[in-house]
Amino acid sequence: MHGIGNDFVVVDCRERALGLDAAAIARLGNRHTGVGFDQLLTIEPPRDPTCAYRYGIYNRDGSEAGQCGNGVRCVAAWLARAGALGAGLTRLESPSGPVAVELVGEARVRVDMGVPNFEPEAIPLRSPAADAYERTLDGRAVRFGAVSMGNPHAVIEVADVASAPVADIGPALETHSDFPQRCNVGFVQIVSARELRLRVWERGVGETQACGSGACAAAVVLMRRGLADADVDVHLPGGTLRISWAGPGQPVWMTGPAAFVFDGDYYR
Ligand SMILES: N[C@@H](CCC[C@H](N)C(=O)O)C(=O)O
Repeated sequence: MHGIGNDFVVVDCRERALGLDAAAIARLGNRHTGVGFDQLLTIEPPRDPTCAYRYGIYNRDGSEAGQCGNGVRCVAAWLARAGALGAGLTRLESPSGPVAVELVGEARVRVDMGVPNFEPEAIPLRSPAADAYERTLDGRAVRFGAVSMGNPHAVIEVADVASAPVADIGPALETHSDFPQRCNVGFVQIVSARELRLRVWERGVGETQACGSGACAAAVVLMRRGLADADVDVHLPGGTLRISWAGPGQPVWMTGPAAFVFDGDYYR
């Protein structure tokens, strides 16, 4: 499946656990000798009894993630196709806590992505709390905002996203020692208060066509600084997401598509 080009292998683990370790997941994620994906998603029975299902998220390098915005829309669409999603909002359990999903069209999903957390310990980021942080990378001073959307994000404002140094600054900030669990790095251009352009260097993957939690992170970092309206369209290389946030203490809402590509069997 994919969500605006962020692609997934989705495994039905409702009755049987995945049973693959990190190395086996990374082999499956290899685009030449495996199947290939940005993330592998598992659909499992919930541990939290208030949720209908749980989903697991594994990056292409085999590492686990706490949230995946494009992935949760695909999970919702997959459950709907399996006849396992009711009407209205359904609570799903992500590794970082509950979210709520709702089908709003044939192939569109609206998601309550939870309340963004700007506290450095929650991200986690080794630093006193600030609206903007600065670190020197490759001899360059880089300013960024940081937030947890259930997974760690750094957000760098740029004048032109097309020429942003995604492949240089992305991995350097992802692996900076002040992010003890690494981080996803977004490069965001403000087109207007209602429109943003974004490219994301994802932890454990590299640059992807789109990152849903990254779109939420970029939007709330700019909204908090008064640089974006409460509803924005975030344009990523693979497509556009609508992100809405009413402000501190409120959840972030994300709306966007989810697409099926093929069903298959994998021979280990
Ligand atoms: N593509 C995702 C984010 C997946 C996890 C991320 N790489 C991490 O390690 O936190 C999205 O759409 O949010």
